[in-house]
Amino acid sequence: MDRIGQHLGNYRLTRLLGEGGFAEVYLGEHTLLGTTVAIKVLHTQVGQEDVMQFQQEARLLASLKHPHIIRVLDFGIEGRTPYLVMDYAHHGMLRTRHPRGTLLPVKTVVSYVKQVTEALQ
Ligand SMILES: Nc1ncnc2c1ncn2[C@@H]1O[C@H](COP(=O)(O)OP(=O)(O)OP(=O)(O)O)[C@@H](O)[C@H]1O
Repeated sequence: MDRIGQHLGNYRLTRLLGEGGFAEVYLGEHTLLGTTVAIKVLHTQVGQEDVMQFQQEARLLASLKHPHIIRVLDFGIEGRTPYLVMDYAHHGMLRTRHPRGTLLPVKTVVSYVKQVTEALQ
């Protein structure tokens, strides 16, 4: 579903960044502050009974603070559609930077793995 131009809370969706198995991710702009974020709009629809669970999971994600983890800044439910507001990753995804089959120097791989493991500690 194309949501470009729509508003979710204080954010206006300006461009589709990508789509995964569970959600569409849009570039968003805060209508008052002008800040740029990534907004993950989930495909799933939530009922009244799911709101608490979604809220708990969003709280857990928002509590993860590490330079190597994308921050969750906000979340909301528009109608029955849940969404998460996150930091926008300006440099894109590793998967686009290094398409499948690309051979990387061991030094680069070690550097990536180190950053991930630091975030998992
Ligand atoms: N914070 C972000 N900043 C910039 N682009 C993002 C961000 N999050 C997601 N994207 C883009 O949106 C796409 C879809 O992201 P999403 O997290 O929904 O799924 P995925 O990680 O690709 O796959 P899945 O969650 O289905 O395993 C990504 O591939 C990426 O291009």
